[in-house]
Amino acid sequence: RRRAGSRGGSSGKRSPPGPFAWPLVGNALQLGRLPHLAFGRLERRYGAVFQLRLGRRRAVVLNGEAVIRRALVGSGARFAGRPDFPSFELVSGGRSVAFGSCSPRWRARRRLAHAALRARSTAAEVERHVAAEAGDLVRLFLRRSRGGAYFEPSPLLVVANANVLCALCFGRRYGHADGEFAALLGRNDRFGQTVGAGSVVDVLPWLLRFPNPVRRVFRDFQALNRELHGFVRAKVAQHRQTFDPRALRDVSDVMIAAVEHSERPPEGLGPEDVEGAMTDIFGAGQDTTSTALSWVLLLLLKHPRLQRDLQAELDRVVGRSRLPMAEDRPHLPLLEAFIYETLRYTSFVPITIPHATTDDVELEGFHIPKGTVVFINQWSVNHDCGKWPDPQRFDPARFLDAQQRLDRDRAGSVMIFSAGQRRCIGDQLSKLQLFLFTAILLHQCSFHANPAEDLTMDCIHGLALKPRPFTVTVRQRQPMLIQS
Ligand code: HEM
Repeated sequence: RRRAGSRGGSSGKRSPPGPFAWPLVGNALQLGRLPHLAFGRLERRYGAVFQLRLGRRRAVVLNGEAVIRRALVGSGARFAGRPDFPSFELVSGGRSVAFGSCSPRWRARRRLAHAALRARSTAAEVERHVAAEAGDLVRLFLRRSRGGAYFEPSPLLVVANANVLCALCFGRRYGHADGEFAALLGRNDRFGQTVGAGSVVDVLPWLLRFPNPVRRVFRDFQALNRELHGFVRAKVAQHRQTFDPRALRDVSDVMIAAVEHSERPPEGLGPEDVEGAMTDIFGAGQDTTSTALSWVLLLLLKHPRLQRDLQAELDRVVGRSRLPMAEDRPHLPLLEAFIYETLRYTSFVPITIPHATTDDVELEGFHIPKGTVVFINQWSVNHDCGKWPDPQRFDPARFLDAQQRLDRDRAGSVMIFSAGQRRCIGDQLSKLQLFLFTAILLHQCSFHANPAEDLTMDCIHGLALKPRPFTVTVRQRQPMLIQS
């Protein structure tokens, strides 16, 4: 039954409409494993702005590009807070950029992280590291495909991508056979399950008082955050010991220099903020981009003709005597369109990290009090049929204009990195990484699906949606430029 926007108590201000909320749990158990789809159904019923109750907390869900941009870009910092959830405190030693609430210190930490990342992720540097990792991947892929065998590519993509981040952040990489590194990265899935919109532990904290599956996931979350932060702290400590202000080696050194060796350090920041921001960059950066790469591979398997078209474009523009480079990007519109369509179609971060209002605010005529949890439904932007004809169809050509050039406006209106003051700081880096990995892998290899498997778009849920495990066999393209 529809409940219209109600007048809130004595204030007479209009609250957003929303479904009936059950005592104790509110709507927390109604969102299911894929809350963006539940939000889509509720949007059709209640409109672009509606409210829920999660336990005792009030939450508002924002849908559609216009409303989301008005809130995140047009309302200053009022939608840029984070809820004071117990799990958020555990991330990056409590000094997280991504999970920290909006304060002058958080702002300084974000600026520090953004500037250090930009300084050390130039096209040349990213290209060097991706080329090395992609070379290793090609060799591994071909080895595992001997005799036409099928293997699971996603775990290898995770390590390759984490190594790019490790090289940029700490100046080193790990072998694919390094069990400890693989184990550290393998725990990523559980991170996303705790902080994603469908997670109930933060809104039903009494679930932590007795043994149950939610408590187990939460305790795992505690352990994995401690472990990741410990890994990064050890790396930063080594950097401090060998620090030379005249030769900054990587993102760690740039941050140490700015905070610990500067005459005018950013206000309020100390060594723990360097460790917190580094943990965030490493944590956020290695999980997301590798997920995107897994989707890229899955979609190449589902669309073999498109795979051949992409290879033909690469052969025409790059030729067969060298590997693709960052500067080829503007000349490969089909490849760019394919990547944007992958981001749009999968919308694999369908809802951002939860936001919170930092003040009372009016939006679309509704009153939203300070401290309200706000969910930003990016999926709704990317699957809006008013904006994308037939949004459930995978079609890279929607990003090409009549001259087969990339339509930059359309590409820019895919929403996967959020917007406004909380927009992802790794957007440029991850798009460049995605481009280079995809270009090099497709230039050197072709990818073939396992006929015994059904290639489904079903996913593992969490903050990021990941493809279910799938296998592939890889064949080399001639002439091979990567030595085996
Ligand atoms: C395809 C890859 C990626 C996607 C789809 C992605 C997406 C996102 C999203 C949706 C958010 C939340 C924004 C919000 O709450 O409104 C976010 C935040 C963030 N991302 Fe990314 N990200 C990616 C790669 C990266 C990389 C490579 C890095 C760093 C190297 C990074 C660092 C961060 C940080 C530090 C934040 C927190 C920003 C804040 O709260 O102020 N991300 N990202």
